Amino acid sequence: MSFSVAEVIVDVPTYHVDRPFDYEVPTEWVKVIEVGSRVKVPFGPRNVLGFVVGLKNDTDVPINKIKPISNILDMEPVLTAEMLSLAKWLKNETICYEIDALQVMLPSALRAKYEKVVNLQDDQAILPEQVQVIFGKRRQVNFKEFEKVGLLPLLKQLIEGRLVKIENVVKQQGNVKEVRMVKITDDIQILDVAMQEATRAVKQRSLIDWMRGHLGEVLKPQQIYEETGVSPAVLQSVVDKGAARFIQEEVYRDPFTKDVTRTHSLRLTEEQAIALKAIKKSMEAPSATTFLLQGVTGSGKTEIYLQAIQKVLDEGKEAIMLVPEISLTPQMTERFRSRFGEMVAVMHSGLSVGEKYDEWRKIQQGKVSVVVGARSAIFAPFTNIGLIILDEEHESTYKQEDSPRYHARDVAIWRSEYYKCPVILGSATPALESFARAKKGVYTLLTLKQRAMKQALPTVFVADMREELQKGNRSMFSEQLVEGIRMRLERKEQMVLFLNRRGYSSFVLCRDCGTVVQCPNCDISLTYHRTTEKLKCHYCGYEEHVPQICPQCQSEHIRYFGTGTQKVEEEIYKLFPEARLLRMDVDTTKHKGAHEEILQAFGEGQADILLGTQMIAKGLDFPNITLVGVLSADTSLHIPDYRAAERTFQLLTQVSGRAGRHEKPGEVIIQTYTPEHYAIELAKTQDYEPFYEREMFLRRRSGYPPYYFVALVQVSHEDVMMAAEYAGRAGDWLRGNLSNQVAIIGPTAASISRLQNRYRYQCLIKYKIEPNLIPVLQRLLAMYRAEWVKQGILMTVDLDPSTI
Ligand SMILES: Nc1ncnc2c1ncn2[C@@H]1O[C@H](COP(=O)(O)OP(=O)(O)OP(=O)(O)O)[C@@H](O)[C@H]1O
Ligand SMILES: [Zn+2]
Ligand SMILES: [Zn+2]
Repeated sequence: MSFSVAEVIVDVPTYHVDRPFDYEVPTEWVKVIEVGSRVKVPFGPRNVLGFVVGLKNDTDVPINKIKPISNILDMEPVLTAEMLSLAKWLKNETICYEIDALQVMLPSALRAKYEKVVNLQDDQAILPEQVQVIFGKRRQVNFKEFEKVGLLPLLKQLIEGRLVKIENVVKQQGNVKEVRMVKITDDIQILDVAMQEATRAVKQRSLIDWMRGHLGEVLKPQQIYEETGVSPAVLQSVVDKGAARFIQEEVYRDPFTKDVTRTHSLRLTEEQAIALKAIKKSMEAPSATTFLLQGVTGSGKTEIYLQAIQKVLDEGKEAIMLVPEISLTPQMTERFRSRFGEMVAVMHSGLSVGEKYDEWRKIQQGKVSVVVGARSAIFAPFTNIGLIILDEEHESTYKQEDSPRYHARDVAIWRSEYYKCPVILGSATPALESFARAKKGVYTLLTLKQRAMKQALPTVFVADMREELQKGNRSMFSEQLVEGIRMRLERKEQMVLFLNRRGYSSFVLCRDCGTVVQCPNCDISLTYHRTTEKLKCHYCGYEEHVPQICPQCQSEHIRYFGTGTQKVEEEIYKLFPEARLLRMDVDTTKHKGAHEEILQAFGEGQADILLGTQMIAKGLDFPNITLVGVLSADTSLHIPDYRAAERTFQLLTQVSGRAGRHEKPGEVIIQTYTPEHYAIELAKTQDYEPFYEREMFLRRRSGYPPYYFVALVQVSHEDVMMAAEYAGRAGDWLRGNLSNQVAIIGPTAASISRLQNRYRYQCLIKYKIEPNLIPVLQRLLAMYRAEWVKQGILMTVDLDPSTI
């Protein structure tokens, strides 16, 4: 069956109408075009990228209005039928443009990139000589060529004179890398003939002789030179005689930096076995069950994942394994690679565009059956999925903060329903929502109460830093922690010191008037960078030199404040000059592979102390760690967010779980100024359920998730009055159109009230059941896209905001 009309979703995500457009399929492509392929189509005055989402033979567009597709970018579709319907679901579920949903599923190499070109309009026109030189015999040149030689003013004149025209063309991306290989004949008689032809050429004869032992093999030329000692010229002569031939073979850029040793399934503990049995049963059914695997730190959740995946592979199916910010846990990838070897692809932000594209292609071409990756790997183009796993399912990085604002958990469950396969959500500290769903029976709860080798959970001490201060201890370490470190250094055991901070934020403060130096564009304090002696804004990139005097009161008593990891490092060396410390933060992990290097060095015992931020809280499994010190438990408690306590509890439990995972018992020291806070008290016993009960009680009382759903509408503008005004309009409109069961709070200023020079206001929608919500929000967005954008307003809608 061939079709003459294609329905195309175009890459124009500002257009107020979000629907496919009809295009004519030129006759020569009728047999080539497929649903799921990328095409180039004219849209208004330019060519844009589009996705074919349907093919048909008729259209409502008048015959003289319908435009033809300009080009087909893929001979084989890049999106499957499953992906296309997933995109439709995402569009509705997260209220995004369909094009955004389609693009997010592809590696960036396949997303639209545009290039500006200059087209000659009139062949006969007489052009200035410099311009003639640039064009030569061509009719189209890259805009950059004019830019490079500084001819933009001249170009402008040419455009005004209509001699040339500037256009945007879609750049085809995603280069496949190929190498030249040698394929040796598999016919011994051909070798015999070649041998006879080469009677007097000793080197050729020895090469042909060697080839007898490698019939039919495909080898790198380099390997042949090395093994036989012949030169490229000799190989060429042998190739000329027909004994072998050169071929181009597609290669994948290898993102792995080192080799691994093979591991095998461990004998499961009783608890592990019960959990695995339930999962296997659901695979056999098959059913789309979502399991919540709640297991204390070190209980062997990963071993369950590995063995469940093994079963998937045995059945010829595929598995997706998500981990948060995977580049930060190289230990994790290694565990999968050492079990499944070449069957594993990895996908994370640390890879280059080319590497990501190669990993994606390995999946698409069926070269691998397991993908271990961060959030976006949930869109891995497998077609026979048998299992999807989210490790550390409570992590906020599973939620994307840009359009499409999806949560990987929801996409996982959607795909599992499509393939009738189970999902495992694993965590020591599940998200409150997930545990509530498990209690209600929406998810199936599996519990591991004990560590895999029956080790005790570490003992936790809470050090009250207010008491320390009263005792006259002004340093950043409590007496207990100093003692703990001293002891470990003596015993040659290892330690993790955890600074509860994103990155290494230290700020500059005036001790006379209390001014903290702020970003001029954002409502946020600037971060001090010691190496460059500069202050930087982590939101907009603004930077300035550290001021010598206070910009407010001209006092000279202005200096950086706050405990960065660098500062901790210095203090440690003052106390323990003999200590060997490795620091892991944004600063020390800039170059590729730095995480691996640091962790490997630590694993090999090259240091006593691993000091770091959030990056070291998860996934580490080193036998010699017996002490974990949390330097500042409170920092994450005081973030204005209803999830602050939950996040703090999760973080403290995770990081504590790094201690005493093998033979040696572990100890944790948590330093805090608020030891009476329940998140800290309950982290001490590392018992999830009491925390869950307590937090649920508070959420119910204040009307937050999981008792209520929340949605956030955010409006920004450069002018504060405009931002407030339109946020008010949005609020009024919502009040007028949603039922009175819904609470609409605001407009209020957002918690970061100004970002990149735009003022931000928001309305919070709280509801239990509101069938009308999505259509109403869609109408609000349509209004915004058609009218408000013209006033410079930006509006976003998030149906599952991770911070409010
Ligand atoms: N059945 C088993 N027998 C022996 N050792 C095991 C078994 N299962 C797991 N282990 C070991 O116990 C340690 C902890 O297991 P694992 O890392 O899988 O736990 P986890 O629950 O994923 O931990 P976390 O959530 O703290 O990262 C690992 O060193 C692992 O090799
Ligand atoms: Zn001052
Ligand atoms: Zn800024």
